[in-house]
Amino acid sequence: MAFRAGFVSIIGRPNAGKSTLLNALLGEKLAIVTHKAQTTRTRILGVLEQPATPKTKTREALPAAQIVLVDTPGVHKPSTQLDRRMMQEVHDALESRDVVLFLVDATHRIHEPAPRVEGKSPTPSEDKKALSAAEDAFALSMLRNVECPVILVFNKIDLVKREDLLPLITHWTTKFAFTDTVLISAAKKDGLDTLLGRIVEQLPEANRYFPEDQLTDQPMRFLAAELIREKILLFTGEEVPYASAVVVEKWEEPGPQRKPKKGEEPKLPVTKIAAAIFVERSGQKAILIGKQGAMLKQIGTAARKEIENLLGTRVFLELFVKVKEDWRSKKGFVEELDWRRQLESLQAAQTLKKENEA
Ligand SMILES: Nc1nc2c(ncn2[C@@H]2O[C@H](COP(=O)(O)OP(=O)(O)OP(=O)(O)O)[C@@H](O)[C@H]2O)c(=O)[nH]1
Repeated sequence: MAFRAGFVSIIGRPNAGKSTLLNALLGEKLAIVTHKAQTTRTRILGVLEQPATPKTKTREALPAAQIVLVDTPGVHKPSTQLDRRMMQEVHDALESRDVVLFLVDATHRIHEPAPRVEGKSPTPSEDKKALSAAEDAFALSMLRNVECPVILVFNKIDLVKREDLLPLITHWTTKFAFTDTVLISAAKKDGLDTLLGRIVEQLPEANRYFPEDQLTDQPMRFLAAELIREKILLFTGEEVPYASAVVVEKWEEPGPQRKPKKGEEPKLPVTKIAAAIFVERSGQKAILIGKQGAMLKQIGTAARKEIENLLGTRVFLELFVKVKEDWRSKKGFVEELDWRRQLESLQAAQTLKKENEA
């Protein structure tokens, strides 16, 4: 059977579990995950090699495939430049795809907009329901121009009773002509084989897009920046997580290793990293630093451990907090934060340095 390959974008409302699904399918932590909505800010690409699968009672045999998964920011109505940038990332991820996974949180109740009664203003609960229905409709509207197969995926089924799923499935399948419906729990890794089978069924015959051993297109320094941001999201509250952005400013690979002396334990080499955390106000800076630097230390220690696991080296991590007033509303700054843009600037600086040295 001929090899298959293609790009598969995962889209859905914030907190549906898109990043959890990406990580679960890859068996690697590529995207950061938190309980806070709008954790993911950029497209994250993960390359999955799927072996051929034999015929089963319910499915034909499937060839081996390379599935290029693309995790995206949660679909929400934009109010800042950062939001607009995030939604642009979703639109980009929907362009020339082979398959789209539309992920729905199965714990969300269905809210059809209640009819308005003249002279009576809606209660807060009605308001909330109307907002939720509008957000579902907005997420669906993203599929308007999508021409490839779209698979409806209900996630978090570990949290709901099977009988509660039926009305949910009926509701969503009347809204759009989905190719398939799959029930999963990304957190419990339940239903993933079925999902992978359904994806491969839809993929075209094609050669690999990436070398077999490549996991992502995102260089380590940007994965490290995300791990720092994840700890900020986990350890701080209110506006701080949303008003924070992380930029790695210095990244020094380990130099040549000194040979251990006789009887000395060999030590892992050290990667030196310095990162800036941008916030919008001095009050947020104070919260991030904490009493006698305690908060920044907690963030740094937790992030360092994960970056060490990622790199397989020891890590010396320095964090600085900088205030950039209202950065989320500044188009230029938001664009500079994009890791693809940062990579271009780094490459340009390196080329210039080489030319100057020549
Ligand atoms: N119980 C349960 N929790 C899950 C499951 N999948 C994800 N979660 C949790 O849901 C929350 C959101 O998960 P994420 O993977 O960050 O969701 P996301 O869709 O990427 O979120 P955004 O970045 O806001 O778009 C986290 O607390 C996850 O642990 C699941 O299958 N079962």
